[in-house]
Amino acid sequence: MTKECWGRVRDELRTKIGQAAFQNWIDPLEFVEAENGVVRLNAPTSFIGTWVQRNYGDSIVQILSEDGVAADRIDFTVTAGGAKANKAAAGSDAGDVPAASAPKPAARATMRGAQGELPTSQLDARFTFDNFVVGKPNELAHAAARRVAEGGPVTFNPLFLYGGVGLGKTHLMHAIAWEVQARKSESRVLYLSAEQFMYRFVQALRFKDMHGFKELFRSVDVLMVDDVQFIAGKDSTQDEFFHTFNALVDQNKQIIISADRAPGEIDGLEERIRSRLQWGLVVDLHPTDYELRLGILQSKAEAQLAANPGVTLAPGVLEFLAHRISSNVRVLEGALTRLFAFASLIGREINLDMVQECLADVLRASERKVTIDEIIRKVADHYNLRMSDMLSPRRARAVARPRQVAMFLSKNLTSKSLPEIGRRFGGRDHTTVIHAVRRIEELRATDGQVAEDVELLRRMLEA
Ligand SMILES: Nc1ncnc2c1ncn2[C@@H]1O[C@H](COP(=O)(O)OP(=O)(O)OP(=O)(O)O)[C@@H](O)[C@H]1O
Repeated sequence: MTKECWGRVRDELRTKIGQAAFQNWIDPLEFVEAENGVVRLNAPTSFIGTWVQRNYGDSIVQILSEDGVAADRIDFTVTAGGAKANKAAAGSDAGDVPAASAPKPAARATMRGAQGELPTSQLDARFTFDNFVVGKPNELAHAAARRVAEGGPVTFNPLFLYGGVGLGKTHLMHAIAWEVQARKSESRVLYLSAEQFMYRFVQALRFKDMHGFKELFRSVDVLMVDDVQFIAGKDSTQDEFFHTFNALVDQNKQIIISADRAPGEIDGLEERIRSRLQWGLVVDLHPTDYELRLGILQSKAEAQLAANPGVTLAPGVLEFLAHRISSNVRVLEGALTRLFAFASLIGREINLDMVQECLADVLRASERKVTIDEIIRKVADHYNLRMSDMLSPRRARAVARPRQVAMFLSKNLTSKSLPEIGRRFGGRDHTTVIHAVRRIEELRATDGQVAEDVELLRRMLEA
């Protein structure tokens, strides 16, 4: 293997893992040599080496083997004085953000208040409470965020917000920061991603500035750490996070944490951290429902219409989008932005035809793929049955009817054939499935309870 070969690995990894992760982890590495199946790379810190090994080791080996290089393992040497490390250190004072070749903070970090020290990219100006649309799925999270932002005695610490991708966690955190600043400008509010927390910690170790690090993090009034699941499995960072957390709680300072799942579900998180995170108030942002999506679209469309006076929007478009794109709000926003850009370029009204033409890929991707297993599980839960009942030969009405409902939903919500559906329900014949589908169709017209059950289950499965 040669340096050129490492260059190709870098190029492939950049495409595969994205620019931000590439800059953080791969760019600081240097190729040293490859001998007898061992590829040796130099990393500026052992932490970075270990991290790359754990997270990208397999990808590196795979890319090399596709390139015809048999690599059994990757070894990391740590030479703080390596070319890249020197360049980085020369470009910065200890504790500062190093020059371009070293890892960069991937996301937003903002320190506001009297002695801001951190790299200050701004909070997103659009992420305010005014711009946050409240609906059933997020009303508790919103209320809790408001309460924290209003200041006053710290009643729940930490506030732990969790939910799936693009449901508004970051938006709410920024909104809190804006509001705290507006109410009390001298408050020191620090918002950063967990990845940045780790990055700063690694930098502090590297430049032997743990004192500065601790002082900085212990001097804030409000600390917000976004995407905390990132530190799962990163033992030293967790340890430092734990100490920071305790120090701030002891001083009665507010902490706000976000993650993509509940504390108890984050694998690789130490037990003591998990339990600390559950001390305060844990609230989740539920997946959006139709009404919330429509509300968000209306609010964003108003802003777009104001910014694009030449563009008009036909009735029914927002409703169609709210119905069809249920993945996350970011995708919804992206779709709207694309439509407005398209309409203003070609000077046409945004109508349903244009939506189909312009968003074909988004609409295809958001077609929800429900599986038969999911259907069986949901239906069993709904009727308080076990999964095994659904698949069993039992013909008692209490079991047979829910089974028919599940077969009906399988026929309507999946593309599976009748024989396949029959097989998945304990090896039944396709004629049984046809009978079940017909029976439920009839009952939906005559039995209000069945109609309601089917509709509720369909909505849950499609949500
Ligand atoms: N209720 C809402 N009202 C208005 N905009 C919203 C709402 N929820 C989400 N958004 C918008 O959706 C986009 C994604 O939200 P955000 O970045 O806060 O998601 P997230 O939950 O932090 O996602 P991730 O897990 O990817 O970090 C943002 O532009 C945000 O403004």
